[in-house]
Amino acid sequence: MSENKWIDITQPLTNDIAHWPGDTPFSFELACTKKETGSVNIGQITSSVHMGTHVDAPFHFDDNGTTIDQLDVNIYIGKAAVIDVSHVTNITPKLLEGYKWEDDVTRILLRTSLPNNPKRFPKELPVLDPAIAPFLQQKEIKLLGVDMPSVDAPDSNELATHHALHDNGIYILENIMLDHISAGHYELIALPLAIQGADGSPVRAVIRRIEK
Ligand SMILES: Nc1ccccc1C(=O)C[C@H](N)C(=O)O
Ligand SMILES: [Zn+2]
Ligand SMILES: [Zn+2]
Repeated sequence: MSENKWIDITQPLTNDIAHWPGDTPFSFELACTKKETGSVNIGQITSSVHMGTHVDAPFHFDDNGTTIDQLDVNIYIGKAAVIDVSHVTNITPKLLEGYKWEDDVTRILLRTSLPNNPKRFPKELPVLDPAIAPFLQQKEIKLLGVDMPSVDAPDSNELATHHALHDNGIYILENIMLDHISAGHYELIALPLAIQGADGSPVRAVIRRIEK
């Protein structure tokens, strides 16, 4: 019996990847070439930490919140269900209630109607009703992953869904790519870097199908 393969759901960090309007773009370049050093090529990066596929630390939207290096790695490794909500623009508790919820799933990844397009910042996002947070808490969900740059509207200042998720003990993974993924049960690995004091971190997110 062959094991299922790990599938990459990460946005590639290219120099033309979309960035949050007004935020620091991503750039990779060789600071020194092998020709210059005589031994090695050495790359350097500049970037917002909310770049491509990334996780938010609570400190991102709460001055008293935990920073990325303080978060338990176990949040970001384990069983995850991919749920297809691509037929709606408003994601509500009522909608989520219609799916089959299994006890051992503590992470969900939402495949929305927003097409994966890492090089373009979307004009409009599907709406995540903040009321999904208490619903997901009831289902013992600890991590919510979305295929959009934010769980709130880009022009939101109050960040109602970020705060509602946080208040219900649910961590946030943003900008995953799910267009090539079908709904079902998976294992997830999406580990942030241990950047001391940081409000977020890019991750390499991979999933592997679990046969039921
Ligand atoms: N870079 C920013 C600059 C200003 C305001 C928000 C951001 C964000 O990155 C929002 C983020 N992606 C989020 O939803 O957590
Ligand atoms: Zn973010
Ligand atoms: Zn966020």
